[in-house]
Amino acid sequence: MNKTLNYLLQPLGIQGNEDINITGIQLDSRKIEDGNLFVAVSGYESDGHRFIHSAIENGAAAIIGQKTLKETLSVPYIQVRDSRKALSILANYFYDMPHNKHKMIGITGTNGKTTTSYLLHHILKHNGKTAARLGTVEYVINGNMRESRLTTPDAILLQQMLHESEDEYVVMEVSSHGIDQYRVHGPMFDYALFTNLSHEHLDYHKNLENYYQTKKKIFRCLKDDGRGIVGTYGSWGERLHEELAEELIPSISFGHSKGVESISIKSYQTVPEVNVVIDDNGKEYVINMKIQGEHNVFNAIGSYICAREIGLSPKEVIEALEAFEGVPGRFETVVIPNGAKAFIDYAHTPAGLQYALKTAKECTEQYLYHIFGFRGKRDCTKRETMVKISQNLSDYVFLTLDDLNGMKKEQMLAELRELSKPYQNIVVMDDRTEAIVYVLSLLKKGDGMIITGKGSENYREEYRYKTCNDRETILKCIQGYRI
Ligand SMILES: CC(=O)N[C@H]1[C@@H](OP(=O)(O)OP(=O)(O)OC[C@H]2O[C@@H](n3ccc(=O)[nH]c3=O)[C@H](O)[C@@H]2O)O[C@H](CO)[C@@H](O)[C@@H]1O[C@H](C)C(=O)N[C@@H](C)C(=O)N[C@H](CCC(=O)O)C(=O)O
Ligand SMILES: Nc1ncnc2c1ncn2[C@@H]1O[C@H](COP(=O)(O)OP(=O)(O)OP(=O)(O)O)[C@@H](O)[C@H]1O
Repeated sequence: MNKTLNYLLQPLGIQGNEDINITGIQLDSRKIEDGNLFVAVSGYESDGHRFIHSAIENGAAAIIGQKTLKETLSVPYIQVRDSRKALSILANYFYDMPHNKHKMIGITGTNGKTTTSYLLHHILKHNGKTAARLGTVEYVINGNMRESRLTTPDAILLQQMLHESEDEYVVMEVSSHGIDQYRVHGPMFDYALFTNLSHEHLDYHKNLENYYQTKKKIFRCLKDDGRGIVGTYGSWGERLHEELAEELIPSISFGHSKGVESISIKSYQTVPEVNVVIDDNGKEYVINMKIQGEHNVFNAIGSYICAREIGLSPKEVIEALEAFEGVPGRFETVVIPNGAKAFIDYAHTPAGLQYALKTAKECTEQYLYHIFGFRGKRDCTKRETMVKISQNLSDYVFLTLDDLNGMKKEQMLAELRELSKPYQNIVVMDDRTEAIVYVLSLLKKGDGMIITGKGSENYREEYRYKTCNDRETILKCIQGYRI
């Protein structure tokens, strides 16, 4: 796929004087191939402008950057105000504005993006539609799975996948990092769905107001006839819905406690499975699902409303919701032979943890054991609150390691010990797999064990037992394998 440099510069309002053939766009000098356009970004770890020479050595035909260079390069250098924003526009143009050939659904919010995207993807597929799904767990394009490295891929990979996709619908998770870094940009979504907002990523956004304002920008990415779908079961959602109305951005709310929507929740039960009674424009329907938890009531109704907006009937949506088997690592249950239960969940925010533990408690007749840790080099301001929630809702807490992301193990363990100090029911165990095996040995009939933080993800640290993830550790232990 080739484009001329002049063609690509048009949407940036720049008139080039040399027409050069561009064979691809790259953010990373190490990936440059002959004839590529290198976009130099000033990043959080390093500065892409430092790699301009190596990009040229590797074959870059032109460079875009935002800094004034002192020297003259052997290839054209085009200076823009914001390289990331320019990249987004360039990638979109290079791949022929591929969002126009799909119905695009973007899902944002602190918690529930993955679950809602799986729900919607499933509803669409169940009703004979083709749909791509892009998010934290994986990217699925034309029915084929690809490894996901970022919840929202960078602008180049995103546009390339949208171009390759022959799917009628694209359901994608949109992270706040993705919005802030212009991985998504411009009118590209037919539907933008906001799940909720709570304490997370303050290492990046500094405060909740900035985080909120970033999330809100997804609604500027709606196509002309696009619309928003906003979860109003939290105060940030209520505010967002009001502000969108003031700004004349069409949006529908869901999950409001007062049931003011044309499709609203009348009542619900959260365990042993989610059962929801809804009112859809004056008609009552019951949805009996196979997943658990109050949070999934909201995820289900959000996806129900989006599917109804798309044009599916209540029956089509309900049948699909009732057949939904759940999301890997999101409140996954393993029944232990002695009648205890283990739950694996991806909760890594205070609000997510609250929902996950509440659900685990409701599913547990006797003692609830909670095993979790914290990611290194991520928002550490949420840790104390999460420990408080854990010791409040569980009977016994085992703090252990999660991904260190380069942080020193001893430093994390010291922090865990400090966090556990005020509480009697918290133990720190260095090794995640040992903590799981130990708690499994304590479980009696009616007890529950919930492990949070990693969900279905594979371990990134070396642990004593050579298993790949929390589920495998549990399964190997209860099946009596030597692990
Ligand atoms: C903090 C953050 O978001 N960083 C993202 C950012 O990287 P950066 O600005 O730090 O890049 P950098 O390392 O400083 O390098 C600057 C530039 O130099 C280039 N470079 C670097 C070295 C070299 O030899 N040659 C070269 O050209 C790099 O390719 C880059 O373009 O831009 C990169 C390109 O798009 C992203 O890959 C990278 O995501 C990192 C890997 C990351 O972990 N991000 C996480 C926090 C993230 O985005 N998470 C959200 C989900 C959050 C959630 O809801 O849980 C996500 O969407 O995944
Ligand atoms: N609607 C919700 N409200 C609050 N918590 C939720 C909600 N949905 C899911 N959770 C909790 O958050 C965890 C992560 O859910 P999910 O993966 O769907 O969210 P996410 O927004 O995609 O998170 P991430 O971007 O980090 O992958 C779940 O395991 C559950 O504990």
